[in-house]
Amino acid sequence: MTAVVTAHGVTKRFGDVTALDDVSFALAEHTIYGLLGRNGAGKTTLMQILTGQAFASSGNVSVFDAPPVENPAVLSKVCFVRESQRYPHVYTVRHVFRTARRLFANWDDTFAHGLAADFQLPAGRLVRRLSRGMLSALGVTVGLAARAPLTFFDEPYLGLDPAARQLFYDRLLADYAGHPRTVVLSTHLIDEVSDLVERVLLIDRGRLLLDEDADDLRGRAVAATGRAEAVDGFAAGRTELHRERLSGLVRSTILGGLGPHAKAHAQTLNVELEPLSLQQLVVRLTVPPTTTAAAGREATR
Ligand SMILES: Nc1ncnc2c1ncn2[C@@H]1O[C@H](COP(=O)(O)OP(=O)(O)OP(=O)(O)O)[C@@H](O)[C@H]1O
Repeated sequence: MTAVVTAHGVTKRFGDVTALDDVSFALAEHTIYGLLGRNGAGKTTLMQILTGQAFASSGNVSVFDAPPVENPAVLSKVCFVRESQRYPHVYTVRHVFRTARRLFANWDDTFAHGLAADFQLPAGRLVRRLSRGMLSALGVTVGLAARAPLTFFDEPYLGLDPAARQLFYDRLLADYAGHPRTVVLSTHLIDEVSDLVERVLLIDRGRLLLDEDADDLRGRAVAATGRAEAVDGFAAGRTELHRERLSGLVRSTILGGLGPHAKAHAQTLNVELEPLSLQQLVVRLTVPPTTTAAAGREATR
């Protein structure tokens, strides 16, 4: 794998808050990543460090083989799109595109204007007069048309309606096919991006919980539904993440694949198995156990 980013033991403290705790990973070229985690997990902090906007308290970060902070050669290859992006007071959409053209070597003006038309973004309108959704559309348009070798999207599509988000996902995939690059999508809309992302980084309370191929994660856990004793029998010796009661039945979330042995075991016990979606898996892995399996087991006794 050719790494465009490497992070070793990255820790970031804000006073007594540890936003990132000894995080190590690499980002490969030509890959779309999902950067996932609950509110306050440390995703934005990580992206700020990788884009040279903040220093790590300890550890090392290398982006295109160099430290990113105040490094124009590195930063010219990086685009960071975030919802809180500020623009000069007098800027119109067209001004933003002109500035982006100077900043990004691979900027494609025709693509940018095509996206603006798709998103119904008026090129002559002042940015400060755009609606929230239009501002999001402007962010993703810049992020796509910049074609930066390393592009971070920090939930800039939150203001977009579902149709516009789908347009963003479609345009991203189509453009990525012709112009591969490394894309990091930070999002809470996991089901929406689960077919888009190739690899998942999951951060939980500052620690890197998962760094895995999305395909491997899709079969990582199952929901087992049946009578309480049958589910108990199936769950015995397996790692249970969550349990809930469903109209007389019990549904348990269990780590482990849907291998032939598990399927046969479930069938004998009359327990129904379904694979967990990426979003369900992330929720189950990042909700504290006291509120999931243990409490669920108590509740179903
Ligand atoms: N400048 C700062 N000063 C103090 N604490 C901060 C600062 N920036 C971030 N934090 C804290 O660091 C932690 C991680 O925040 P961060 O914004 O990285 O989370 P996030 O995963 O992006 O969350 P969200 O999904 O809600 O956007 C939080 O506890 C946050 O309050």
